Amino acid sequence: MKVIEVSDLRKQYNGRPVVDGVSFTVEEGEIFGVLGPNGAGKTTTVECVAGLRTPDSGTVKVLGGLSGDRLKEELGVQLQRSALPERLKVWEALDLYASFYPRPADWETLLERVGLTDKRDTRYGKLSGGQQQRLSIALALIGNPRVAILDELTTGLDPQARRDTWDLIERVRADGVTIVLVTHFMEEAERLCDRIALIDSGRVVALDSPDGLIARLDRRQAVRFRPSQPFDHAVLTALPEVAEVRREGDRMEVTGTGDLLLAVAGALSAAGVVPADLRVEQASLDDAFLALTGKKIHAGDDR
Ligand SMILES: Nc1ncnc2c1ncn2[C@@H]1O[C@H](COP(=O)(O)OP(=O)(O)OP(=O)(O)O)[C@@H](O)[C@H]1O
Repeated sequence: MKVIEVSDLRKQYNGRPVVDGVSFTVEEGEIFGVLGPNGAGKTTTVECVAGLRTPDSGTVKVLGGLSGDRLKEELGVQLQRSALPERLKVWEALDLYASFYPRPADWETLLERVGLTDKRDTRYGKLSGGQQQRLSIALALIGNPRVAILDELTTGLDPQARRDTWDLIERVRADGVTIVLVTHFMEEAERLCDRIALIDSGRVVALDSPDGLIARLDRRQAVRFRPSQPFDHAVLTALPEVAEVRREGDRMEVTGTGDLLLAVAGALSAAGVVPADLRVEQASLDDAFLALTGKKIHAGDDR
């Protein structure tokens, strides 16, 4: 069942299109990623889906066309920069948000789930960044939504807190909540998402599973090594698995597809060459994004 249907969504600010004909559908129970660099139009897109911004044109249908209060009841939203009053205690925030919904989740259970039980009496301003983030996830889930939109879920978190949050999201999905995850962390998207819309300059440049996006590359893997002796590169370039052979100082880099490592190792062995410091690297979503747009998702920010 399609939970979200977005068709030809457009939004401009000051005459500049920031969402420029975006279409996608999200299936029930999936974790759907919206991945792209800063400023690509991800937040604008999902806030149009959540009914928080009005698109200039295009259609958005959530759960068959809910709107108003019914939409708010079924859709949980964690916004990118949602701050609560500093002095509000954790339990007070949950209690307050629960009162907005007709069938709220039990907030004590939710608190346990996000690992904040021992912080129930702590004021919002005294929580660490990671704890605030986890509280905002709990608040997005307090109405027992069928769909949750989580925007930049783990930005600013340390690696351990990020991994804990990923585990939490997987548990939420296991409970049957459909999740739309906005991120510019490709590792996060790769780990969590069933399908990903890659967004650049307000457009969907590709939409597929993480593996599907990577499989589009003709250089899916790289094998790097230091050859024990000089050899004729033709023994490698002749292999059907090999796309390119490059030399960087005393090291070689061979890129290609299929059973690249096996093919390269076999050919080297037949040529009497021993590969030292052998390493294999799989292509990532970053490589897929680069191949599709000519840009990197990251501009060296808080990764
Ligand atoms: N209310 C607004 N008024 C004017 N410009 C806006 C407004 N909201 C967003 N923009 C601009 O639209 C572009 C897309 O912003 P958006 O927040 O949707 O991108 P994003 O992909 O979510 O990036 P980020 O991760 O940095 O938030 C940006 O250039 C932003 O400055």
